[in-house]
Amino acid sequence: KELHSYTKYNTWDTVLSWINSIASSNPSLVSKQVIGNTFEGRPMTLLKLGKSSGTTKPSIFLDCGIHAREWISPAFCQWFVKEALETYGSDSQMTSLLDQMDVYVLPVFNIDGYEYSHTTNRMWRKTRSKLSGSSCLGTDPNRNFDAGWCTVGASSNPCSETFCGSTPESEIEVKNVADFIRKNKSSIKAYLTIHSYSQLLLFPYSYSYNLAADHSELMSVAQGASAALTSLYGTRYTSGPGASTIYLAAGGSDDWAYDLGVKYSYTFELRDTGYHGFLLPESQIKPTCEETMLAVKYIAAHVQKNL
Ligand SMILES: NCCCCC[C@@H](C[SeH])C(=O)O
Ligand SMILES: [Zn+2]
Ligand SMILES: [Zn+2]
Ligand SMILES: [Zn+2]
Repeated sequence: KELHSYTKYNTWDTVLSWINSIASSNPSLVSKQVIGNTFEGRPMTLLKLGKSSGTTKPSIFLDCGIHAREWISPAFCQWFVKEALETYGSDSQMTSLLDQMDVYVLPVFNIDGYEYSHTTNRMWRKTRSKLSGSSCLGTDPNRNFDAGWCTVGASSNPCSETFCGSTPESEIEVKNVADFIRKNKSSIKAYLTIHSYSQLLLFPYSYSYNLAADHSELMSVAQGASAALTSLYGTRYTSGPGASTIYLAAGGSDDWAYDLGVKYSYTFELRDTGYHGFLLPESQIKPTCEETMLAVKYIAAHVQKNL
């Protein structure tokens, strides 16, 4: 296996070894749990960051790698864990965050797809599930959640890149995550899902043009988070509801989490705006992750203030 690097796009085997070593070398701050397997049988391994306490703490759920080709996304989740562990005890905000809350990090959601994009097709997006009756493979996990499922901005054609699946949560990866969040919904206060590319900070809804009940608060937090991000290297972000800011898209994880009651639900579209697109060079991993840390910490601080 290759050596793990925070400034490289690590393969799944390397990420899994990293998960295991991170958890075993920081037992007081980190634990790991497998929330289920993927279609091809890989373990969906969730990291839980936070000072251990006997009781259930309020938490933030952060996932990366829903879409296979968006390699900067899993790179960010690994970076977040590094920063959290590195700065706990020295950075007052991170210390307070991990003392008061837990942060669940799912470094790679769509592991099968991520692996396939490393070995076979760099531009793969979906899962790798097989639907009987079609020669085409995979469902778009971000159209497979039970939120306006398959009504707009999704396709019922298995060969489409935005195939919504045979039913909501037909994808075992989606069901595993949805089950975990449902089970912990009373304590999960924020849901952050990381994608690329376009430099956007999106929030519900994408399944309709209707504004979320918490639209004004979600918007002002998004604007503050984007401004924090921009302050580092000048990277420009656009904030807004998914439907009007990017496109109508039903079945998304953010809309589903929001309607479940997770108020602070955001989708990040990281760098860039199309010059490299999904093929963001490894030289941009560090700056992208450092600026994104500022946005995530801004949101986390707002969540903490509103506990
Ligand atoms: N819930 C949909 C949020 C807006 C669309 C996000 C992008 C990320 Se590649 C998509 O799933 O098409
Ligand atoms: Zn995506
Ligand atoms: Zn995207
Ligand atoms: Zn840093």
